[in-house]
Amino acid sequence: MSAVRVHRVVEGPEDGPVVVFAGSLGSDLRMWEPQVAPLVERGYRVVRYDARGHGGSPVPPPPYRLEDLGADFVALLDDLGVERAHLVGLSLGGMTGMWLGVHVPDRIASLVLCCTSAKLGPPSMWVERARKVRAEGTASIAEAGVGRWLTEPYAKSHPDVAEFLRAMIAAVPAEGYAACCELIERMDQLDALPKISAPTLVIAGADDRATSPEEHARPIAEAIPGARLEVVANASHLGSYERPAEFTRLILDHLERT
Ligand SMILES: O=C(O)CC1=CCC(=O)O1
Repeated sequence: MSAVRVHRVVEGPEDGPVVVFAGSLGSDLRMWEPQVAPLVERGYRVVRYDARGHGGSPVPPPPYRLEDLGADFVALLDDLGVERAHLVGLSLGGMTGMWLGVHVPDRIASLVLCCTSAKLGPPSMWVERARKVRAEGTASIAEAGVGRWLTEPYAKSHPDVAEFLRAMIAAVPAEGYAACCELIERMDQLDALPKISAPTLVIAGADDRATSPEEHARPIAEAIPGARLEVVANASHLGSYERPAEFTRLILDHLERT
């Protein structure tokens, strides 16, 4: 495994239980802003970071593998002097969380897997998206990205949020985004999920067309021993941003049970 030093922001009491937030393809750590204050107020130490190839993190040359993203997470914990952390991951962040739950269980206190998938096809879609981003930049796919992240009624009634998220996607380095598309193209974690022993909550957005509850969240919850599934109404792929109160309540409830 070869790790990079990811860009991170750490908030909350030094002695609080550590919760690390791992974001979606095309995001940076600002996607978790709605979750910070409620968790800090409840005494958690909140760590947010940018995945490799995203935000302020390094953009190493491809290929990127899930084990590289996992190694970045472990290096982050090592850097912070943290032995075990709760991981809340959305989409690509959840894929990283599943990999860590299988391969590095000693470092994972619990998992919250939001709007994610263990196998997300078709591969041709990821090949084409990586090609487009390399040829035309991330701005060329930003509008479509926001269309997957937010429900249409929410985007229409919150044009400022839609524009903020469009600019977030457009700011991701093309090579970092494309390399993560190719990682997803190759990913198949379905058979490994029963090895996860961490207490796990799976949260889906009822209106998420990218990783739908029935096709993606339910198989994860059914494969991980003891996992629970919650489906949030009126939420698309970036459900934690669109429905922050509901997602944060579920996350806090899970943390307090474990
Ligand atoms: O942008 C998408 O298509 C949805 C998505 C897949 C992995 C991820 O992090 O976001």
